[in-house]
Amino acid sequence: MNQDVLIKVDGVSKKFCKSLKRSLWYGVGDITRSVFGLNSSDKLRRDEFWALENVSFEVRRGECLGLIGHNGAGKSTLLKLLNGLINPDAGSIEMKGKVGALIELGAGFNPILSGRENIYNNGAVLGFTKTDIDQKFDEIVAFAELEEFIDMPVQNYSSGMKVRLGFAIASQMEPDILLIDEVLAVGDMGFVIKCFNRMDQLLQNTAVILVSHSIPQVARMATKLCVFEKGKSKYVGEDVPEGINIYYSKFGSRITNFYNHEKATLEAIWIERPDSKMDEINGNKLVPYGSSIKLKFRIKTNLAINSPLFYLAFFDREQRNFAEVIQSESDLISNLNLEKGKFHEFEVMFEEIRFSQGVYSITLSMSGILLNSRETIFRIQSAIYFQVTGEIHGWAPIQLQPQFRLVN
Ligand SMILES: Nc1ncnc2c1ncn2[C@@H]1O[C@H](COP(=O)(O)OP(=O)(O)OP(=O)(O)O)[C@@H](O)[C@H]1O
Repeated sequence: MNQDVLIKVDGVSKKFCKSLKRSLWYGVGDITRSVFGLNSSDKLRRDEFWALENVSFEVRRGECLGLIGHNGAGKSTLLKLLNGLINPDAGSIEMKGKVGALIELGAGFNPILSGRENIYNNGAVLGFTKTDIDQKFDEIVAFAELEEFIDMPVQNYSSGMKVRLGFAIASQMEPDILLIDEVLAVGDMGFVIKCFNRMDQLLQNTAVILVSHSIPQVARMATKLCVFEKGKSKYVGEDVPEGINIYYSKFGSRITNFYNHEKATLEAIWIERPDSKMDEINGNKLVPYGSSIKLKFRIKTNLAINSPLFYLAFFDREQRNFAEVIQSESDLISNLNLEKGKFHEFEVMFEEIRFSQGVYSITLSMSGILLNSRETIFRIQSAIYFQVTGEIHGWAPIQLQPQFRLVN
C-alpha cells in the first residue's frame, strides 16, 4: 500500500439477513465452514441481501472522504467494517495507523462507568498507555466541556454530552484515521463548529471519513466523495459538487404549496429568456449560466387590492434561502390598484443569473392594501423550479466574478 494511503477498501461486500431466525442458522453454518478453512457463501441465501456490494476506494493522509446516501444505503455498515466491528463477506480492507472512531451514539462507552473511566478505557483500546492518556486527559475533558460531569456515569449523560466525550476522545488522541458517523448531528451548533475546526487541524496528518446527511457539512469538509445507493457506490471521486449532484438527482420531488390563495389566485408563472426560446428538462426550464431571464406571473384578484408588493425568495436543493427580492413601499409600481375579478400580468427582469449548476426554486409572496391596512395576499412555496446549466458547478449557489489584477 502506498505510504500515504491509510485506508484501502478493495471490492468489499457485506450481506445481511432480513430474518433473525435464518441469520442465526446461516451463522452456525458459516462458523462451521470457517473451522474447515472455507469462506462463507458468496451467493445470497433466502432472505439475505447485499448491504454493501463491491465497494472500492482509497483515502490518503490529508484527505477527507464524505460518505453520502439515502437511509439504509450502507454507510454505517461500511464504517463498522472499517472499525473492525464486523467482517466483510468479500474483498479486503487495509487500515494503517491508529483509528479514532465515533460511530454509534454511546458505542464504545461502558454506561455504568464515569466519563473519566471511559476516557481511560477508550484510550487503552486505541493503544495508548496510561501515561499517554494522563497527558491528554485534561485536553479531552476541556474539549468536551464536561469538567463538571466527568465523574458522573455515562448512562446519565445526554445525547450531546456522549457525542462531546466520544469526539473529544477520538480526536484529541491524534489518530491517523478518524471515522465519524452521523452522530455529530446531536451536538449543538457551537460544538459542531468546534468539531469541524478540530477536523481541519487534524486533516493535515489524518485520513478522515465523514458520514452525514447534512450536505453542507460534507461539502465543508470533504476533499472527495463516495455516493452510495442501495449498497453500491454510484460515484467515487474528487469532484465533490458532481457527487452532490448525483446524490440529489435521486430526489426528484417538486412540490408547490399554496398559502392564502383566496384573495388572489396565481393563475400561471413562467420564465422567459428575453432573446431566445427556453429549453426544458424534467419539467425544469433551463437557464444557461450568465444569461438573463424574465420571471412572469399572472394573477387573478378576487378582491380589490391596492399597492401590491411582491417578495421573491430563491432556494437551492438544500432548501437554503440564498437570495431574495424584497420590494419596499418605495418600489411601489405607481400606486397600482388591482381591480377585483381581473387578470394582471407582472414581469421581473433578472440580468445575468450567475448561479452554480443545479436546480433552484422560487417562492413568491404578495401583499397589498385591503381596506386600510397592508395584508399578505398569498404565499406560494416553490412556485416555480428552474435549472441552471453550464460549466460552473461550485458548491456555493452564487458565483462572484470579480476583476483580479496585479497591483504590485
Ligand atoms: N446487523 C444487521 N442485520 C441485518 N441487517 C442489517 C444489520 N445492520 C444493518 N442492516 C441493514 O443494512 C442496510 C444498510 O444499513 P446501514 O445502517 O449501513 O445504512 P445507512 O446508510 O447508514 O443508513 P442511515 O442513513 O439510515 O443511517 C439496511 O438495510 C439495514 O437494515
